[in-house]
Amino acid sequence: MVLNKTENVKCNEDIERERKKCSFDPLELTHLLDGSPEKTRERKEREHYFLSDPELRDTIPQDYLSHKEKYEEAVRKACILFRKVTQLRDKGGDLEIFRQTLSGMLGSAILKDGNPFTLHYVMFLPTIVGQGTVEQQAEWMGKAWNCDIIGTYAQTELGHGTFIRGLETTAHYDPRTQEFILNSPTLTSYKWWPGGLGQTANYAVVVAQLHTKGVCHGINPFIVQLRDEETHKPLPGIKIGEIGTKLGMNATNNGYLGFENVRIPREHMLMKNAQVLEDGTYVKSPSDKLTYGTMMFVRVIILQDMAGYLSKASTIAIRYSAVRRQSELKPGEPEPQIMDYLTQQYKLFPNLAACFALRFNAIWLWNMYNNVTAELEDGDLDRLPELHALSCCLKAVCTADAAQGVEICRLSCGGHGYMTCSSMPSIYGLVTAACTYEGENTVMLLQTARYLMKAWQQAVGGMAMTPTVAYLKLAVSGNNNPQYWENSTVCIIRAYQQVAAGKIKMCAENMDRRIRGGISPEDAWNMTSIELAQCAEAHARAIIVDKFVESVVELNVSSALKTVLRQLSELYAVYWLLQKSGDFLMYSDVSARDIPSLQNWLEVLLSQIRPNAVGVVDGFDICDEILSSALGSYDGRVYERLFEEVSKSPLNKQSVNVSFQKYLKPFLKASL
Ligand SMILES: Cc1cc2nc3c(=O)[nH]c(=O)nc-3n(C[C@H](O)[C@H](O)[C@H](O)COP(=O)(O)OP(=O)(O)OC[C@H]3O[C@@H](n4cnc5c(N)ncnc54)[C@H](O)[C@@H]3O)c2cc1C
Repeated sequence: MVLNKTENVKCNEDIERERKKCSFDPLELTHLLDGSPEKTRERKEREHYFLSDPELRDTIPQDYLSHKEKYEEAVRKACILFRKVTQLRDKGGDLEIFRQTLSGMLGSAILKDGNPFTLHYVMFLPTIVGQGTVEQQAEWMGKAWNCDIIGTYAQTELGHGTFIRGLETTAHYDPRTQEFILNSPTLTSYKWWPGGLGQTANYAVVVAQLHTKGVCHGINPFIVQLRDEETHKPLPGIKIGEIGTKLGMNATNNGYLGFENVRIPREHMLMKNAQVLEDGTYVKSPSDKLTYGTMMFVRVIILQDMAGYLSKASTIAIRYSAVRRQSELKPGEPEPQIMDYLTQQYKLFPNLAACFALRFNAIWLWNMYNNVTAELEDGDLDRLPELHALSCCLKAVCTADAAQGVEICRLSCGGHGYMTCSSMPSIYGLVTAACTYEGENTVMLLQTARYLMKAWQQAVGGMAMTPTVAYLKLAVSGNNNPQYWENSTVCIIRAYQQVAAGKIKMCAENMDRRIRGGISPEDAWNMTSIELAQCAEAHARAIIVDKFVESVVELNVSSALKTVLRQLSELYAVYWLLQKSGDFLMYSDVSARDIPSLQNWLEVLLSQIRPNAVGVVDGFDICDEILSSALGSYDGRVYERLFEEVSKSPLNKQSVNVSFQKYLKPFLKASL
């Protein structure tokens, strides 16, 4: 049964006591997070449908498998998983099933170390939709949707990931045969990283430099068949393999790919934007930015995933901190639950708050993405740069905070957090990867900074500003003078905007000063880039805090739940203010004499959240099968589960290991 709450197992007494202390109904939170009681019911049914299938369970913990076995097991499970997904879809299920099983909590519970099919759904299919013509969609979507073919997205090369204009794979158009000829002219031009590329996919969207009529027109996407549809053997001219073990995600089958005179029909170039006509004439895309669509979509999904993974890590760490007792607060008194140490609360609760910050911002960005995409369909590109800038900085800040947050949660579990059966290492592996893929985080921040520099010039020029940078107008107009400070979210949001505006202004001035001093704009950019990345981070933090506070205010929930969520939103805002206090002292209404009262506010919030912490993570409603952690299960039977887990180690199957006779005994008896 998926719902552990109904299991007839006695819970740890401390965790039971925590549940009795809770001032709100965790079920109300669950319904809020799912969207409605009906949606909660649907989610639970889906979880039960997948997790109760014995075929999708691990017989041996994955960590005890070899790299090859892990992959083969992942493909086995992925095939069962997507057969089931297709059945649900055909019964009228919505796209949420795909999100849940691919990148969401359910997917990462079944395929803990990554899914070799993810790229097919997350990048291959969306790229065809986003960049294929109607005819191309008609040809490819059916096959891909029905899994007659499995695709991946091959952009990054050994030599270039970030700088996509520097990609070296070539696609030369031959008007005689109306084909493109693909080549990998150098070692560094080999594709490197695409998920599922190694042994899984038989097709790929390949990004290559397009040459026609002797001119290079830059990078374009092409659909390329990699393997025979029957034998799965690589097609002639395709050099393909897997890139080996990584920090995490070891079952995603990331691969390499090279081309030697591989011919593909002209129609395999995805031509919704740029086109090559039969005679080789190149027709330019109306906007370079149109190709950003798929990447922005994926970044929005990443935000949702980060919220999920951090919720998982927080659930494990908070339940464990309720069960674990250690040391003494007062001599002679019983050992306290480690959650009673303020330093432990300081590790746990800001991350608990961040789960909501990320989640509410993901919803907000998702709505904006849908609105802007609808405007794009009508040819209106006005808000695309703003969306692009937001998706970049939010992706960077949310993935970095989630990775740091998961690591803090792991550390908060002491030694047991280091065990793979805590699930913390695998969660960290999934989260930290997102700091690099879909745009390396520093590079993302610098892209937002470029937009912010333009926005600053617009604000200085008195032009109309889009909503998310409207705060710059205040900084320009001089209405940004110090005001009376009080510990309120109104003041805090204003202070975050003052910091962002102050940092943006400083970057613009430093750039300007350097350029006026005779330094080239490019060098001035590089010389200012530490501050530029920081101003983009400040902009993201101003947005995150604003949207978090605003979302909580607008919620239609009981006052008991609203109080807890308000405390969490305030904690998030105060925590990051104190983390960045130098910036706030420099640029905002906060003065040095306000810091002690802000610190006090933070401490009060920690103590207010303390009695509800277990209730909040219960409200996340992440079932034990998904948590997959000896430390975080609902019943709090931490020590029993740790012992159950060690019994699964193959080393414990024999009382004396063969290495004793082979090496250890001769070594011990050698009288060295
Ligand atoms: C788990 C995982 C899965 C992936 N899956 C795929 C996939 O399916 N398909 C695919 O095509 N790719 C994939 N990638 C590749 C990924 O997109 C790239 O690794 C990423 O874009 C970063 O590029 P890079 O590796 O070339 O890093 P680099 O760009 O070389 O970055 C190295 C360092 O240089 C810095 N740097 C680079 N450029 C600048 C700049 N302009 N200004 C300042 N600093 C700079 C960076 O900040 C970083 O610190 C995956 C990567 C990972 C880790």
